[in-house]
Amino acid sequence: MQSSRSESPAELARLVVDIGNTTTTLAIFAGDDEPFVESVQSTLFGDSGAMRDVLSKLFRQHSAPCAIAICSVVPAAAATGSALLESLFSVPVLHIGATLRLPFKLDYATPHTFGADRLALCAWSSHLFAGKPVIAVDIGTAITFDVLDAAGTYRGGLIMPGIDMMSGALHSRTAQLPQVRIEKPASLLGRSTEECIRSGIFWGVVKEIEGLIDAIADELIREDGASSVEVLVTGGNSHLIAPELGAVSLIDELAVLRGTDLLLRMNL
Ligand SMILES: Nc1ncnc2c1ncn2[C@@H]1O[C@H](COP(=O)(O)OP(=O)(O)O)[C@@H](O)[C@H]1O
Ligand SMILES: CC(C)(COP(=O)(O)O)[C@@H](O)C(=O)NCCC(=O)O
Ligand SMILES: [K+]
Repeated sequence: MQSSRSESPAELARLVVDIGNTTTTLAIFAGDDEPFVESVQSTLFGDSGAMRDVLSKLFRQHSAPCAIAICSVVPAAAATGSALLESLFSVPVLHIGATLRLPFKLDYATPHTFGADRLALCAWSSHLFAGKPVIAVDIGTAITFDVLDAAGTYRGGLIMPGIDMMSGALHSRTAQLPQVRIEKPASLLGRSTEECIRSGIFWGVVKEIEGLIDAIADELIREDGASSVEVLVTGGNSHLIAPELGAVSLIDELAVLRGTDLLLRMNL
C-alpha cells in the first residue's frame, strides 16, 4: 500500500473494528475527522465471504488502511476477521488487550479476562475526562459499568444483562411469555402482558442504571472527596435509555471505536 511521505501515522487511514456479541462496527479514521462507519451483525463477521463484500464497499471510497486494530469480545470472530484483514491489506492487526500501553491504570484482578470493549471505553473515557472521575456505561448485548477515578486509576465495574437478553430470557425461560420488542412504554404500569414486559424491562433498566450511577458517584464522592462525576453512555441501546437518566455528560455510540483508535495510535 503506497502512501505519501508527508503524512504522519495520525493522518493516514486507520481501520478500527469493534466486534461485540451482537454488532460488529467497522470504522475508518483519518486524522481527527469523524470516522466513516459501517455496522454488521457479528454473526456475519465470521463469514469471510460476506465480509469481503462489506470491506470492498467500505474501501471503494477510501484509501487502504495503514494500520488496523480489532477490539473484540468474540474470540472466534476476531480470529477469522484478523486473518481476513491481514490477507486483504498486508497490514498487521493490533488486538486490543490489557498488555497494551494504556492511558489509564488498569487495576483488575484478572486483566486477561477484562473485555476489550471495556478497555477501549476506559481508554477513551480517561482521555476525554482527564483529571475527573468518570462512570462509563455501555448499554449493549450486556450492560457494563466501568469507573475511573480522578487520578485515572480503574476502580472497578459491573456487568448485567442487556435489554434484548432480558426480553429473550423471559420468552425462552417461561411457558407463556411472548418475545417483546423493547421501546419506551406509554405508561409505567402495563395493562397487558406485552405492556407489562415492555415496561418491566424498559423502566427496570432505567432505574437500575440510574440507581447504580448514583451509588457509584456517592462512593467516589465519599471515598475520594470527588466534587462531581462525569457519566459517559454508549452502546446500541444508549439513545433509547440515556434520555431517561439524570445527569449524563455525553452519549456517544462510537466511544469504543474512538478508544480503540486511541489505543492503536498509542501502540503503533
Ligand atoms: N440498528 C439498530 N437499531 C436499533 N437497535 C439496535 C441496532 N443495533 C443494535 N441495537 C440494539 O443494541 C443492542 C446491541 O448493542 P450493541 O452495543 O450494538 O452491541 P454489542 O453488545 O454487540 O456491542 C441490541 O440488542 C439491540 O437492542
Ligand atoms: C461484558 C461483555 C460481554 C460486554 O460485551 P458486549 O455487550 O459489548 O457484547 C464483554 O465486555 C466481555 O466479554 N467481558 C469479559 C469479562 C470482563 O469484562 O471481565
Ligand atoms: K459494546
